[in-house]
Amino acid sequence: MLETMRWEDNKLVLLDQTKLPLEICYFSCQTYHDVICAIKKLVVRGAPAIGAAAAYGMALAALDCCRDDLNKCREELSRAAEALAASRPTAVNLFWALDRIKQIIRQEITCEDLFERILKEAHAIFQEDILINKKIGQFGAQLVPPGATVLTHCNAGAFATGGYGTALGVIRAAREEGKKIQVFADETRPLLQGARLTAFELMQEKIPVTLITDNMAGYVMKKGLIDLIIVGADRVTAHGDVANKIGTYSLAVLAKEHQIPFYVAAPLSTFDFTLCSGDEIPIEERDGKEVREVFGHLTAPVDVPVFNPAFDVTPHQLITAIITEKGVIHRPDAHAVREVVGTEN
Ligand SMILES: CSC[C@H]1O[C@H](OP(=O)(O)O)[C@H](O)[C@@H]1O
Repeated sequence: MLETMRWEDNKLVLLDQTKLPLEICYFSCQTYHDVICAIKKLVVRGAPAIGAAAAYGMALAALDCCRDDLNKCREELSRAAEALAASRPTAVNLFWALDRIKQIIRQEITCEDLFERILKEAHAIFQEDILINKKIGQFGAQLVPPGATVLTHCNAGAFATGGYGTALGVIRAAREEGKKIQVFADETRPLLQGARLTAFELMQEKIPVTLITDNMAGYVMKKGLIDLIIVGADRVTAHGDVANKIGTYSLAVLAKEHQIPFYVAAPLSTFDFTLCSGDEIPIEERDGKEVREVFGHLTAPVDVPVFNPAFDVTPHQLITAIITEKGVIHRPDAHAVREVVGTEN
């Protein structure tokens, strides 16, 4: 599997996900400004991957500013953290990762050591994520019957994380247990993460995948082709409401109508215990060009008004279970979340 990112020669090298699946190329970040640009353009995307990239962005900022005056360095790092935090509003992993780096900066430390300590923490965030995804996979695989057909949305796979994936990690783990699983993948308009990334990722590993357009999801459920749905998350509240790629809520409503289990796979780093209701989650609205065009090809009137929310919120009442690295939160609500994951992340 292609690496989502790697630290090389004091640069952050990102797999350029805007070019997949047609081109495999890399975007080299030499400054934290480069990382901000990469996050905004979805060169790197997916809640855990965004968090890891931002942590490495702070390492680049420290490399650039940590000379001698610790206070000056801390001021510059504070500006870098603020700018990185403003790159995308919904995925809470971005802020969780930056908070971990800020804890390093607050410690009694010399300017010389700051860069090394921040880089070490960024590596830890990246490598921990892969291990966490494998734990999520192990818990989630128990919910996947042999021979099941799983519908997924967007890309919550290796490309969205440090590796292995959350929703796709459950599928990988089930197959590693010998279960014959096949996947239906929503293309996921407007940026087609399902068509471009999930289909590509699964075919690379010869995991049977069928691509459908988003508006086919109800039809395949009604035809009885789908046994369960597994999606990722960008933010989970203390009550278990989930923000995820736009179209996820529609799938949850359809799943309820067709009595199909609806699962969310998410690490604790995607939980935001400061929020109870999903209505409080900031939903990113992106440029209308993403809807008017398909990768530069105009498919609508150039001046047609567009509404382009990148995420929606699925209330916990529509979620069968949330799969985490600490266990499965069945019938999620405030109590069930506390029982399994506590109230801190
Ligand atoms: C494992 S998090 C993946 C999550 O992130 C995606 O959004 P985007 O591609 O805009 O970063 C989508 O919501 C996925 O479920």
